[in-house]
Amino acid sequence: MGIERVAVLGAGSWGTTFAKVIADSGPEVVLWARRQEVASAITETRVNADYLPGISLPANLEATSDPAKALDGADAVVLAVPSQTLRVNLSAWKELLPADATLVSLSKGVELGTLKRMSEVIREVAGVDESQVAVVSGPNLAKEIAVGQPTATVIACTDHDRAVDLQHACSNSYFRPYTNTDVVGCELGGACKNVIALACGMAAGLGYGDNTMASIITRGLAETARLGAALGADPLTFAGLAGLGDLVATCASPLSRNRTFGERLGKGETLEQAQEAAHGQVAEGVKSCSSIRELARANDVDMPITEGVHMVCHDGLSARDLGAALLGRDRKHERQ
Ligand SMILES: NC(=O)C1=CN([C@@H]2O[C@H](COP(=O)(O)OP(=O)(O)OC[C@H]3O[C@@H](n4cnc5c(N)ncnc54)[C@H](O)[C@@H]3O)[C@@H](O)[C@H]2O)C=CC1
Ligand SMILES: O=C(CO)COP(=O)(O)O
Repeated sequence: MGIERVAVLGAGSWGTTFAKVIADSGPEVVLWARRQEVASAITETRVNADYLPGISLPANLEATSDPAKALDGADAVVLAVPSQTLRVNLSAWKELLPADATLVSLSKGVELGTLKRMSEVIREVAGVDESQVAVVSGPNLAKEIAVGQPTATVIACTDHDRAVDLQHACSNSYFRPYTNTDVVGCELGGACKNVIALACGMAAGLGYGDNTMASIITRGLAETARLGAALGADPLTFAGLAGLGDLVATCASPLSRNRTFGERLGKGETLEQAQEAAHGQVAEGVKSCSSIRELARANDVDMPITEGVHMVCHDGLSARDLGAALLGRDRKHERQ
């Protein structure tokens, strides 16, 4: 049967861009925006000026602020809201979800308090089996994809056939999704890289160069993989697009909100100043550094960069002192 109609819930940078990716791949798309004026502006001008200025959205993409209208008859429901808001948003949409629709998470984070991954939140709130939930994660900076620059990504779902259906629905000349059944690994890769990108940003803000970046990226991958091993992920996932791929893109790119946020902290700005400069756009790592830290501690996993980022973001440590603290730890074997 395949996927012919898709609801995308969340009209921020990535929600709008991913809606365009699907529409450019063939299916009809209805994009839900929280604010009615954003939906109306998209309908009238074909542009989401707040999040993707200058990008013309295709004709088979319509916008609405009515979730019932967006979800009516959808074969797949794409959730594109900040991770810490997913539970509340999805609870409000629960009764409107079409029975067998694939529920797709775009959010990269771990929920504060419950320490759940986004697919776990979706399963719990929607009351569906894990086979109905998919995750899209990879090196996917929205602004590059919106202008048609080529990239690849991973669609993870324990039900391979469902992943393949979704793969068909979002494959086009600039977007190449691969399937994977390792949902745990793909989600952890996406959540943890935001925290490591904050650390890279801090290093950049302090004026450090490529050796420092490469060291943080590589040791960041090592601690992410340690957490993954403890939680049952396939280690090879971290060498793939949702692991190394996304980590490198986010840590290196000035387009990344997390890296940019870290850079501001590295230059001595306060959390509040960096938040203000983000203009309401989410830098997921600022909150996920706390939940990932708790998840690591609960599983007896050592994540020194994540611990340090948490201290800078929430405990008043300076970025410079974080560098000194990381370098001053006990010496150890690379594989530990
Ligand atoms: N922007 C990017 O390049 C990418 C983002 N992601 C992930 O996708 C998720 C969404 O990111 P973006 O679309 O970039 O975020 P954004 O900050 O650009 O937009 C968030 C959207 O969620 C809506 N929203 C609904 N309820 C909300 C609430 N209670 N509080 C705040 N906003 C609410 C906002 O109105 C807005 O449309 C995040 O988890 C992010 O990590 C993943 C890949 C790429
Ligand atoms: O997830 C992303 C790229 O894959 C986007 O990263 P930021 O949220 O840091 O902008």
